[in-house]
Amino acid sequence: MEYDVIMIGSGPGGYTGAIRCAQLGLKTAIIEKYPSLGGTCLNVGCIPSKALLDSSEHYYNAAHTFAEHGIKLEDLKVDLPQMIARKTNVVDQTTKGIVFLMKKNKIDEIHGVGSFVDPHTIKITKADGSEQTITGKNIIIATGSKPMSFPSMPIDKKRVITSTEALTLQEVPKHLIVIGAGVIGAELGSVYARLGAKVSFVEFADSMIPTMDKTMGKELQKVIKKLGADFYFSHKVTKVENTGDEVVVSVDTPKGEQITLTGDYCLVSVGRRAYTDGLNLEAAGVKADNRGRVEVDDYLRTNVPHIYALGDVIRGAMLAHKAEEEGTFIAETIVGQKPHIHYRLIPGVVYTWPEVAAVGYTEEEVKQEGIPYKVGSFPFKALGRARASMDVDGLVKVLAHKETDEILGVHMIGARAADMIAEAVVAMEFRASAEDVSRMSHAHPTYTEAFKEACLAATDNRAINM
Ligand SMILES: Cc1cc2nc3c(=O)[nH]c(=O)nc-3n(C[C@H](O)[C@H](O)[C@H](O)COP(=O)(O)OP(=O)(O)OC[C@H]3O[C@@H](n4cnc5c(N)ncnc54)[C@H](O)[C@@H]3O)c2cc1C
Ligand SMILES: NC(=O)c1ccc[n+]([C@@H]2O[C@H](COP(=O)([O-])OP(=O)(O)OC[C@H]3O[C@@H](n4cnc5c(N)ncnc54)[C@H](O)[C@@H]3O)[C@@H](O)[C@H]2O)c1
Repeated sequence: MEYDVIMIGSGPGGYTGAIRCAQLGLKTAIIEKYPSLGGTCLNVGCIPSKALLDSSEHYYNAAHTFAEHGIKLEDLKVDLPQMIARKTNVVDQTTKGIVFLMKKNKIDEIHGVGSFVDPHTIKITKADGSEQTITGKNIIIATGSKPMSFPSMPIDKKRVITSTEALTLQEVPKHLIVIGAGVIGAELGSVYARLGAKVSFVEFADSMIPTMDKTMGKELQKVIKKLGADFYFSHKVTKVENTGDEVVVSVDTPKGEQITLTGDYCLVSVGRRAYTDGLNLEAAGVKADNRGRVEVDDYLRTNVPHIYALGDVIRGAMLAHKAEEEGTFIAETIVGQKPHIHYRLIPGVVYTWPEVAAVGYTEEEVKQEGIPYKVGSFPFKALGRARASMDVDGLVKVLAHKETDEILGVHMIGARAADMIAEAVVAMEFRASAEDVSRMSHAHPTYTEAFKEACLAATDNRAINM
């Protein structure tokens, strides 16, 4: 069978790209090695982690804030197997939705491991060992990523686990040691901290979420500390050992001393790596870089012009919505359109509570690039809406160009920041100034007023409610 497009991988990049190809009239097949569609994001990433984040937040509020709201509960308990079962249901419904979308768009769904035979031919090896071969005028590599680890921290999936196992634990850990306080560490560490686990973060860098604006890491640490967590920043893990019922983690301190931490589970969340295992890229002559990522040009084309790649398997942020934009971009490029992705304006969100969300330059980046800038900040505790709901932690920080007032970056930590960041993305896509946002009416009382107030503060220090 010959297709216009063969998509290898059905994550957010793969399924979105396949749908856009079909919408544009291209005969499309999608290959997925697992029985369910949706990739990392729907099966073991974005969706299940958000389901557990929400459940654990409900429990935390029931235990810690309901009484102040005037709601009394007795015999409050965590039923983790039920929490996990609900998460699994959410995943099932969501992945079945993708099957429906494939059918609706007349995309052929083929399950099995796809590998190149030559630059136009893909062999699919199915679970029963049978093989099928198809050819494509265009092929898109959308094979995503897998958790990374180091030899000093061997994953056994029982006590030394990755995010995938952390989404299916059947007991709340007594002491969870999290290696890496990046996005996964912060999100899944906070799930179990809210459910009552002692959580210790061991992080190589000097703060949480170290690639985001430094203010965000500091604020996030304050709120996670309230959950009883410990932090070991600038510490280096030298050994992780499963001793049966426990895990012993050996760590070098910044002073060069050796300490050990003992817990019942250790979550290794030190990043993810591009996944091309089994693809047989050599048969197509497709080049990968020294980090194993498929190399692409500005049109997301590999060195073989009819083979494209997207999402976690190429350079750039490992985010579902980045992969989705790239899927659409490739489909439109194939039919001769001229799409565009503004990479600097892809927002990043950490779904702790409060949430952290950002778009554009960090303060560290504007400093480093020598861009003249000014800052306006506004704390949530000064917001009526936040006091009404008792969500007073956090702030909005706006960076604007010192001379032109154009918004350069927006960084938020606070309730509903994940949704609020969309306003900042729109403003920045239209190259708004801080003054522009300051003059737009924001409904009262809402959390979005914090963005307006931070813009007022950045314009010329004229925030009203501070
Ligand atoms: C715990 C966790 C939480 C996350 N939360 C978020 C979030 O809230 N927001 C966000 O934006 N991002 C989040 N991410 C990141 C997000 O999941 C990824 O950025 C996104 O899934 C990348 O999409 P993709 O299409 O590139 O690849 P993937 O989603 O990884 O999909 C690739 C697919 O290709 C398949 N595949 C691989 N090789 C082959 C082959 N040879 N043949 C056939 N099929 C193959 C794989 O089985 C997989 O299904 C999270 C990740 C994790 C781990
Ligand atoms: N909400 C979201 O959008 C979301 C959620 C989860 C995952 N993701 C994506 O998945 C990817 C992987 O997430 P992640 O949290 O594993 O990666 P990450 O890059 O966010 O964080 C990894 C952390 O581990 C630290 N680290 C690395 N090696 C270490 C070592 N030897 N000892 C101690 N610390 C070490 C790093 O300094 C970093 O802070 C990220 O790129 C992220 O974009 C996104």
